[in-house]
Amino acid sequence: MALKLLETADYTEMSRRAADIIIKEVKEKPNAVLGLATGSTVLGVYRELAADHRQHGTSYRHVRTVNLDEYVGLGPDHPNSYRYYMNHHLFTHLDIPLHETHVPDGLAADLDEECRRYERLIDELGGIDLQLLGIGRNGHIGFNEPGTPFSSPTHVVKLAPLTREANARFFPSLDDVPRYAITMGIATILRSRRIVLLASGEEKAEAIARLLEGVVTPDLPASALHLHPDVTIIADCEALSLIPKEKRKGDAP
Ligand SMILES: N[C@@H]1[C@@H](O)[C@H](O)[C@@H](COP(=O)(O)O)O[C@@H]1O
Repeated sequence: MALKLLETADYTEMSRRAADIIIKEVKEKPNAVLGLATGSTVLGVYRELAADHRQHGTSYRHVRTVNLDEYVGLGPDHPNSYRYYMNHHLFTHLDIPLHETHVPDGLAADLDEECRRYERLIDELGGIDLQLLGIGRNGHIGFNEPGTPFSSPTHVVKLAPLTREANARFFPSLDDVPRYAITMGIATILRSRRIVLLASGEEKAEAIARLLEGVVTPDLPASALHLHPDVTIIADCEALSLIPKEKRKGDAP
């Protein structure tokens, strides 16, 4: 049940290791269902996937993708929407048909129905083969904030002040950061067959240290990953800076 921990020298190596895992998955299963994340951490992975596609021709023609989350109120043309981010940073650089890429619809008139539709969609696709995750400074995964029950399906969430502040750097001002989002729930994430969580930089060190302590609690949403049989954490030195060196190799508790 242990989480597998892979320490990398820096952000670049972290991104390459994660991209290698995804590329291998797509080669072994050309119609794989990839669960994707947004944020700064995963940008390097997407650059690596785009470069590999250009240079080596790895094909995504039969791949399907589902994204973790989307801001409520932002549509595909809004430069801060996660749909826009995914098109811009990844999908337009691959040969994946856009209609096989899925992001929750932040403009849906009935948000609860949109959440149910998203759950059905993931089931109809046959479930997620490989889910990529970042981690919030408060330990959130997707937009599952502290206190979210581990049994939660895709749902609408009110964003924590810390999350809005952390993401404000992408917006003109803090006031422009949406207050709500749709996110896959923790139960949705845990149904993925395999999970890869990335962490880079000192601002993630505390969340990673708490995660590796091994206490499973809704106060730290990422700790739900201890309940999953196949999780790899790829973290750079800075993100592991609060973990004693001798504990950094191999399996986490
Ligand atoms: N909803 C996203 C998460 O999916 C992401 O993993 C996390 C970390 O973001 P970053 O990689 O920019 O630090 O925060 C955001 O709020």
